[in-house]
Formats: sequence, C-alpha cells, structure tokens
Amino acid sequence: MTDISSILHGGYHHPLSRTWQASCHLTKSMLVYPLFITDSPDEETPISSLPNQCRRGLNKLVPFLTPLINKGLKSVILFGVPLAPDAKDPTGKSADDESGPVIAAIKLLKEAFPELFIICDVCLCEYTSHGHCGILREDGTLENAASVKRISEVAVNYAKAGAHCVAPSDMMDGRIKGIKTGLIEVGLAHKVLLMSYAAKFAGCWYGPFREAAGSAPAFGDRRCYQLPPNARGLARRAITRDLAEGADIIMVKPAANFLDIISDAKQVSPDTPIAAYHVSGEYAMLHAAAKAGVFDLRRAAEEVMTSILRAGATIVISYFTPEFLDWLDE
Ligand SMILES: NCC(=O)CCC(=O)O
Ligand SMILES: [Zn+2]
Ligand SMILES: [Zn+2]
Repeated sequence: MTDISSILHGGYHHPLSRTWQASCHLTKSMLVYPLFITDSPDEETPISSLPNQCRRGLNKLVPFLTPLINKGLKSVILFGVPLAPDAKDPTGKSADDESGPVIAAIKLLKEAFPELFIICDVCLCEYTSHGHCGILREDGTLENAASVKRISEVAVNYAKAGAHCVAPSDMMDGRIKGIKTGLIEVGLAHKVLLMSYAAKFAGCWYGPFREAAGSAPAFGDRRCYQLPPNARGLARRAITRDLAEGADIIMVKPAANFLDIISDAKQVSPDTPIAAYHVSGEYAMLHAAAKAGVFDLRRAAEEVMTSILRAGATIVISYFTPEFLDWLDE
C-alpha cells in the first residue's frame, strides 16, 4: 500500500493548483525598470551588449515611457550618462548638476507621469574621470569620509529635485547614515525612501552596464569596496549595519547567483522590503543562451524571476520589465 504522506502529485496536477504552491506572485508593482539618460537630448542609442536597451536623451523619454506606463509600469530607476567631454572630473561634480540628465529627467518625468515612482541610483562612477565610485586619495585608494560627504550631497539634491527614492550604490562605509542625516536636515526624510544597495557584490556581472553608463574604472577594480562573492557573512553584517543607519529597503545585487543572500536579507530583517537587482550581465546571459538555442527566453526569464521571489525579494529591478508587463497581461 502507498504511504499516504508520500502522495504529492495531486497538489499540483492542475495548472491552478500549481500556482497555489507559490508563496509570492509577481505583480506589476514589484517591477522597477532601469533607464540610462544621456545629456544629449535627442539621443536614442542601442547598447550593443545589453539587448533591447538604449541610452536615451530627455526628448526621447516621454514617448518611450508612455506605452509602458499604459501597460502598468509603476517605477523606474535613473542612471545618468554624461557624454559631454568636460562632464567628468575627480569629484563627480556633474552628478547633481541642475541641468544635468538626472535632475532634468526627475523634473520631466514627474510632470509627465505624476504617478510614476522615481528612484535615483546615487553613485559617482558615471561622473568621475577615474571611474571609481568615490573620491580618491593621491595613491588611488578611496577616501571614505570625503566620498560619503559628496555622495550625501548628491542624494539630497536628487531628493530636492523630487526623487521619491534615493539608492546609493557606491558602497562607502557610513553612506546610509550620511544620506539619512542629510535628508533630515533638509526636511525630506519623511517622504523620501532610502534604498541601500547593502549587499552589492563585485564580479563579472556588470559588464554591459559599464558599456551603457560609460563607467568602467580607468584603473584597478571595485574589489576593495564591493563585497567579495564569497562573503555571505560580510553581506549579513552590511545589511544589519545599513538598517541600523536608517535604510528603508535592502537591495541585493546581482540577484540570480545570490539567492542565498536574498534569503539571508529576509531572515535578518523579515519586516523590511527586500529588493533584488537582476543585473546587466545576468540579463545579457539569458539573451545569449536563448539565442544559442539553450532555452526559450520567456520561460528562462520567468523561472529566474520565480527564483528571486521565492528567495524573498518583493521588489525586482529588471531589464525584462517591458516584457513582464506584457506577459502578466496574458
Ligand atoms: N549601480 C548599478 C550597477 O552597478 C550595475 C547594474 C547592472 O549591471 O545592471
Ligand atoms: Zn559606482
Ligand atoms: Zn585595497
């Protein structure tokens, strides 16, 4: 006789009963779409290593986003891509230029789409001549205090321009406290969300993004300030620290190869929303594999998304967002 407790198939024989096995289902509200915004207003340039994604100037944003918003897009994360020859300097002065791409885009998007939730990535690497995420000493190492001061200034200026959320990705020690304090000082801490890229790992997954944003470091790499991929314990410490410094949301990045870290983040703070960034290399890899006939792109993207949600994320930054908006309607 079959042991009663060994019979599981009945629970997922039917497509509907299969959906009931999930603890969390993707909705449009969970998706955040990354946008690369240049300082040349009419530009719309495909990024060769990042399929279907473009760098866009201000004049191209509203026409591009209108159909996505009509399909239910709720949130974007902005990355500035200054192309002007004099845009980069050692301190990243153009990051919060009043007429620069990020601040101009915040104002434009708020006006055009009042319901859209606008997140700003906060970092200096797109704006520094050396391409590192902070301010450097003479010997090329990061000067943490000066970097936090500058990064906090940039975050506060994005908040003043109207960003709903600032998301520092630089990984300097103490930046969450610096930004939160800055937001309190200007009276914006009650309405601007602080999302910490607390668990951001160094590695090979950011290549296409660096092409998109023109932010490859001119020398060295980011290993001394982003987490080593083996550092599960350090990630937990960074999450705990950033929560103590005032982070409202914890982000894990990359996503698909770091599901244990997403799950740890959920365990460290069950009451904090967890975001995962399915990064450029993860996205490009799925496209390349699908093109090579390894699998169907949609099925792969859906399975990866399911894994990210199963691990505990409820916010997912994804280059697949336009596709998911369609797929969720089917
Ligand atoms: N701060 C954003 C990144 O560092 C990279 C994201 C990606 O590779 O998509
Ligand atoms: Zn950076
Ligand atoms: Zn070092």
